[in-house]
Amino acid sequence: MNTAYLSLGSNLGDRYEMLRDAIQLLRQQTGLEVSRLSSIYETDPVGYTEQAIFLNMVVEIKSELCAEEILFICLETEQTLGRIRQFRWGPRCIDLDILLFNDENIELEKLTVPHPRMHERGFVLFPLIELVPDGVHPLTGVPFGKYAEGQKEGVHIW
Ligand SMILES: Nc1nc2nc(S)n(CCO)c2c(=O)[nH]1
Repeated sequence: MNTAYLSLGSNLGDRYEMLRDAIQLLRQQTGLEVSRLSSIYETDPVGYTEQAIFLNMVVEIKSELCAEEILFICLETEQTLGRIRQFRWGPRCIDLDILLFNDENIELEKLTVPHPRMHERGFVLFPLIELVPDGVHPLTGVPFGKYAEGQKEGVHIW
């Protein structure tokens, strides 16, 4: 059985409804169990900052599917909920990113796991730490809590 952690985010439309609907669609997938949910966080945009405030969370997935099959489900879920990719860092109604897949290092054209920017993102680290308080980065061995130090600004429980 594989364990994966997905980061969910939304800053367009009814953000809460988008997160709720994405989780509902994930739960309808055969071969995949949404086993735990973090709290929802309201977070200041990072990267491209001229956009609306996000709602973010992390979900734990248990599945026999491989990482690429889970990626396909994430992309299909975004499409079902109407995501239109206007520009790379732009606003989005829903975003699902694979953060971790077991402790594996995956480097494919369309998929890099662990997510390459997860250690720089408070909006990922704080919800992830809720689910795996003692978790460490599979490649660096650094605890996620250590990466989270100094990244609390702009990240608030919603
Ligand atoms: N707070 C916050 N900032 C973000 N910047 C980008 S791009 N994104 C999209 C995720 O890659 C986010 C996000 O989900 N939350």
